[in-house]
Amino acid sequence: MKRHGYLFIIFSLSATISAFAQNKPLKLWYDKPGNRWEETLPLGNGRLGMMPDGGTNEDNITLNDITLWSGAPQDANNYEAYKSLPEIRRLLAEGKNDEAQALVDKNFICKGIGSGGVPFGCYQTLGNLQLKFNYADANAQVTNYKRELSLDNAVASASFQRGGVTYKREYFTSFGSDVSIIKLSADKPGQLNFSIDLSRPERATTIENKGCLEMTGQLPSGTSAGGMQYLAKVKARLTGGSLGHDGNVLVVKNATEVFIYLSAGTDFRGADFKKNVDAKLAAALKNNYAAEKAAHITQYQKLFKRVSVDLGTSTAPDGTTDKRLLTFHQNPNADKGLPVLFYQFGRYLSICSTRVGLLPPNLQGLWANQIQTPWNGDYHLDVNIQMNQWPVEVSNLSELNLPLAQLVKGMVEPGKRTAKAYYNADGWVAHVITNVWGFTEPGESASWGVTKAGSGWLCNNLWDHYAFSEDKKYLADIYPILKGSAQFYSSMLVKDAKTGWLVTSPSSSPENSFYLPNGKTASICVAPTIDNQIIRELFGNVITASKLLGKDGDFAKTLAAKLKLLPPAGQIGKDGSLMEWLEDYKQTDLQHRHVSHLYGLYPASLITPEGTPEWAEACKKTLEARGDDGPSWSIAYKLLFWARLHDGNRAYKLFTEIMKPTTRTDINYGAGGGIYPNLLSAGPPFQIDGNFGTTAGIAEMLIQSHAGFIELLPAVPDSWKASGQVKGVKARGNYTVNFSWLNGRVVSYKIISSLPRKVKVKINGQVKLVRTVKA
Ligand SMILES: C[C@@H]1O[C@@H](O)[C@@H](O)[C@H](O)[C@@H]1O
Repeated sequence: MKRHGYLFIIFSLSATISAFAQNKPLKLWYDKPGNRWEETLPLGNGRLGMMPDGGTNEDNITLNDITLWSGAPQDANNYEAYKSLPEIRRLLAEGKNDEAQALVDKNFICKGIGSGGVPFGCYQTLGNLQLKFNYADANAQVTNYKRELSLDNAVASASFQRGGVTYKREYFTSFGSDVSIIKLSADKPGQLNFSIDLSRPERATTIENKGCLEMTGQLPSGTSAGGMQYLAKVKARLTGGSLGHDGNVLVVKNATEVFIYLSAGTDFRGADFKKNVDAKLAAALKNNYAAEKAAHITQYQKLFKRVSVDLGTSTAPDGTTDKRLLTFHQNPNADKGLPVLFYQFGRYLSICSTRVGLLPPNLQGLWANQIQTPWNGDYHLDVNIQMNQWPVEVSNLSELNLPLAQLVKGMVEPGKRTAKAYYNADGWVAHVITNVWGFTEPGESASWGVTKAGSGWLCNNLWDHYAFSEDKKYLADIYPILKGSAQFYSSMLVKDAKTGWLVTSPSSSPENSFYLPNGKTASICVAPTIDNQIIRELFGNVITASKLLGKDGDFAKTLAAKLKLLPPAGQIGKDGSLMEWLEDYKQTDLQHRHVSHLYGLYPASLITPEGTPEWAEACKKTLEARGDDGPSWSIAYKLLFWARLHDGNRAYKLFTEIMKPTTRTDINYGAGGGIYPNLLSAGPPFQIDGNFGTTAGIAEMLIQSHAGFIELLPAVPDSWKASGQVKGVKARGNYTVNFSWLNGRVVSYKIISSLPRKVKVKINGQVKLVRTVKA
């Protein structure tokens, strides 16, 4: 086998490589300007954002800075709350969940208005840059219009002819000097005439100062402290022509090329923003445009070029991205390129919406065009922020998990106050929502606000970075966070009178409710399944970490003892599905968008087809009843579940569900989902977790490593079986994996690690020990 096998691999490898050589450039493109925000092109460099619509008469460009938040740190804890616990717990033990819920609504929520305004605050747009054009011949036709976003370079562009002149524009938020840059050019001299206006719906003063626009303002804080301050500066450099101004609007006349530089910043975390804004602008202006663009592309490609995916040959006609979405939905199997484009777009959005040392992507990544962003553009902790991070490890963008660890680190001290105030417990806790100010209190309503899985769930993301990187230094750094979270759950668990199990009380399964025997509905309960799964996983991880770090042996023993007394990770209900609650309550909404009790299947590995077949079957029952609709994030989560259940065709069906074109922007909790023409995902409205969840889902169909071995093609759909190749994806244990397949069978693979070692790999249904090759 050895000699023959070796030869077989080389042969198939070369054949496979030649089959995939012609990878096309990865881009979104359109043959008309964007007519609404959901058609603009998202650019970002992890801090700044820019979304041009590419209009020929007017180009409206939404501007963002990921740190721009209203609100301020606050203490909305009700320090009397824990005194209500005994009564709430008595009512729950007697099955009077509705009465307990009323008491929770009275005493066990946050003080003040919570997420309904400041000081909780909101992620806000930075403003709008508007370019208004004058043309010699006002009535000339625009022809050959093309607008595109290159995922290979993170550069957007637009070009068109008008009146015999070819106009071109390029836009990028530089990964080089951290400013946003726009280049405009005409192929005939002196044809560029336009004004440059920088504005914001509120709290903004724009002045023109020696050919530079300066916009400043301060956001509301809701406390006695002043709110966040910001500054944005716009400078233009011309080839030919002249630069003047009309009041606080810059005016370009008869130029051939114009380079617009936008530098912006806030005083987030006490930053010296004015100095930073000036320094970055000066540095960028020192470079010539080509050098700046080259530096930008080099920095960006360091992350983007780590992974390539090819899912076989497409038979679909080439077309603009918005038309491609339409045809894909009608005939998904023809266009093998769109799943690749959407996957790489997800990686692009990760790289553009977060940066080491700053903030993780919020509900809209960093792209927002309003003052009051839906759900405050915050960090929802009951799936949304976690989903935003799910693609980064497997898609070889591991460092982009570090901003989340930094945000969570900032929640520990406030979380300790909340743990004391509400549970008189040790450690730290957070509930359903947080912001950039370290909010950890329960939300303002019992129906959704007292879920306490949020902080434990975040610990799963933090642990995942260790599982993939095996970075011991990082583990030592996050250990106090995980230990503090385990201390909270360990000290607030109480013995359940009926079962003797250690349970969380009060709690709720995220945003879901059930019928009580008296026909009333309630959300408040004891030990919803997700709590039991998260605590079980967290205790296990803390015990492992304490061994690896040689710390807290006694505490680890305590956790090990409590682990034995926790409710099981799953229970099967009368209807054969997995129970969402400790009791087999009747659901109020069988198609509810949250499927929190399947946390054990994904992202955790408490439920697997191999290890817990009955529970896996029960999960299928639950998913069948839940259906395939919902906000994009919910459909993406179901795709991930079916991938973990190794049903590639079902996962692919959900992918086609996600890819349905939409233009809806109304806030909608139920059925909906869809993808906008710019490939951003819809709740509706725009919510980026659908993008990230689907990107993680596509990876999960191709490679898995959560069940103690690496598995190649665990959930490949028939549509992708013919042939394919993946390079540079990651597996837990810090392995990099390349592989290719033909007719659904892996024909070549390479497992790379820093030091050669042996690893268990499941290939074509067989688990074998594979020697890795050195990186
Ligand atoms: C941001 C919001 O977060 C939760 O409330 C979800 O249930 C909603 O669908 C939405 O995603």
